[in-house]
Amino acid sequence: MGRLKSGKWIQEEIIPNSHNGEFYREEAKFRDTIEEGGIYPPETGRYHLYISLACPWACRAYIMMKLKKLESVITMSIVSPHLLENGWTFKEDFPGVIQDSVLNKKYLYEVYQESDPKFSGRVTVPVLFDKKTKTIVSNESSEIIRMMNTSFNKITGDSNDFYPEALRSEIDQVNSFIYDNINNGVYKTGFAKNQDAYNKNFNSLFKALDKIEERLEGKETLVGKILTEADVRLYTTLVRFDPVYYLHFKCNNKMIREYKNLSRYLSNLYYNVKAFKDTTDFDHIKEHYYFSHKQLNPGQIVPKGPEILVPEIKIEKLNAGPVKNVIPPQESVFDEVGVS
Ligand SMILES: N[C@@H](CCC(=O)N[C@@H](CS)C(=O)NCC(=O)O)C(=O)O
Repeated sequence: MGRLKSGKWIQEEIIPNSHNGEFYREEAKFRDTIEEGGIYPPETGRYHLYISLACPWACRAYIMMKLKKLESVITMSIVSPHLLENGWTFKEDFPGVIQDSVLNKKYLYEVYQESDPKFSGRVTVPVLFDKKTKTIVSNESSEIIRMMNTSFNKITGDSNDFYPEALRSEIDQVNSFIYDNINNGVYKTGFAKNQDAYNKNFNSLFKALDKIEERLEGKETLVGKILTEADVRLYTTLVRFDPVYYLHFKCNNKMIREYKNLSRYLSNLYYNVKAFKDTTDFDHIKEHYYFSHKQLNPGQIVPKGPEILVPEIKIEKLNAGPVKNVIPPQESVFDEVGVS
């Protein structure tokens, strides 16, 4: 692992950034927007998305790309799951890597250098890149998924809305609670450098999971009765929890499968909404975390289990039915987003 400092790649400690033993995530530095009339207007074939299939933040964007039918509009590269001394690379050392077809680089940090030769900061995925100006539009997943939700609607003709006006304040509240305690909470627990930092974040994580468990009683989605970006954001953490975070990040109070509602919710999204299952690659996920974080796992041994990655909860057992059935027909987005 490493970072760019004034445009130069510096190798550094594998678990970065802590205050009093507590991990903190650096703010993303590229924060532009694709919008009509802006410096980055919506156009077919102009933008490229760099992702890791292992990364929960990057996979938010990958899910949204599928939900919004953007695969023929935005091109994509997939990095190797191994995040080692050169950061993310396009090395074909694992099945599923997709080369950098835009700049032909070996390392993701070179994409950052291309955009800003003096860049200082972490080299993270996802990256939304503009081929025309050869600059990074955004490396902040929460903002990339918002752009995907609306900016290309005229091009694709797809107006499904995963951040509808009427639900925005509730979505924002849910997002912020889940980000701090769950999405980032698993990292703060796993990357804690002392017992106090670990205890504190472990407790907040499991308290938050209990709260969401309650919220999901009789519900298929987090906000309203439709699938929203809040579900996309929670899903990418939940699906990694049992195979990785429980063991690797010591988030071992309970597995997701031990929660009645969370496990039903996860199973429903994974098995019933194509965009979720199709963007979830457990080989990349397990390989990345266990092989890359040598400080947590010096032998780089990738555990074989769990045998069942996402327990399938039969639809007949659900209180409220599968996602697509709880949406009144006039509000349904699922037929159009290709859910089968
Ligand atoms: N705020 C960013 C966070 C992205 C992020 O931290 N990605 C991780 C992968 S899971 C990364 O690329 N880390 C590499 C590093 O920090 O060097 C977002 O949500 O887009």
